[in-house]
Amino acid sequence: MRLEDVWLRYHRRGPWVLRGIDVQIGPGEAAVVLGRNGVGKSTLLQVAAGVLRPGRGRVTGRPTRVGWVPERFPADQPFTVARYLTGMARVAGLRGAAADEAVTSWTDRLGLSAFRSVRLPELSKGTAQKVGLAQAMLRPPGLLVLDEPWEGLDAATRELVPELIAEVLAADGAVLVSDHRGETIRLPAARRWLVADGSLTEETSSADETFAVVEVAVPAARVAGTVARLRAEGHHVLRVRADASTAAAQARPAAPSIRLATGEPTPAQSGADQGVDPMIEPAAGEAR
Ligand SMILES: Nc1ncnc2c1ncn2[C@@H]1O[C@H](COP(=O)(O)OP(=O)(O)OP(=O)(O)O)[C@@H](O)[C@H]1O
Repeated sequence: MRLEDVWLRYHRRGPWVLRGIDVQIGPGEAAVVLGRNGVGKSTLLQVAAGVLRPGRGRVTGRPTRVGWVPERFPADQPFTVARYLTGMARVAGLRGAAADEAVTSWTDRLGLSAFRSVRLPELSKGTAQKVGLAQAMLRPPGLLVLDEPWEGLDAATRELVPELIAEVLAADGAVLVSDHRGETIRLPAARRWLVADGSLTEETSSADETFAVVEVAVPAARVAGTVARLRAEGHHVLRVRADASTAAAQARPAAPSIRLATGEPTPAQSGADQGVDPMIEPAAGEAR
């Protein structure tokens, strides 16, 4: 599939959000779309999925079956989980027993069986997100588009996301994922597309590239925002710790220090391997 000189703006005289994007992705490939808040990651994914039409340029070679998981599942629909998913299975071209089988299999796999008779508006955000994931997977997609898939999911389902992606890739599907949480670390083989100023650049890394670890001290109140920004720019934040030495030197309360690696970390650098959870939730009210 190829995006050819794609431009998009939301209003006739509004600013262009995407400006001449040219990129392609093939069967069995995954790309993670990175970038700061509001740069146009969701817009790009929606163009790729066929949800938005570009104002200029075109998308060619889009696979017939596209699974699209929006950032927020639209739960304000008057259906039960089972009715909704059965309807979506029909939209995906499944009929009768095949539709029922797909719904049963995905509700089981995503832990939704107990919610089959619950209406969508009554679901918690995390459960609704799982329904969003299920509807995209009912029929193996040739293109799976996941907009911030780790957002709002419980830990068990977050673990499942790379597994689902791997299955789509193994069946020669392509996968696009936006990510501001730095979960890309879970998709080490994915390409990395950085969106900024309406343009897209692909990060390249070679096997013999070396990496540096940079330690940065920031005021405690700015930790979450800084971590989010660093991750959005494609850096790997390895850990956050209170920095006693900085505090002692400056005779004020401990300043948290952020340790980050530029580029793709080696396994030993990853926070997970050090028993450190590299995920930090933004503080309430703080920009992601
Ligand atoms: N439906 C819309 N109507 C008008 N402007 C929109 C609409 N959707 C997005 N925008 C604007 O387009 C720009 C890109 O938004 P988009 O949601 O694609 O960014 P993003 O990188 O995905 O951001 P985030 O990380 O916050 O999800 C932003 O300035 C946003 O305000």
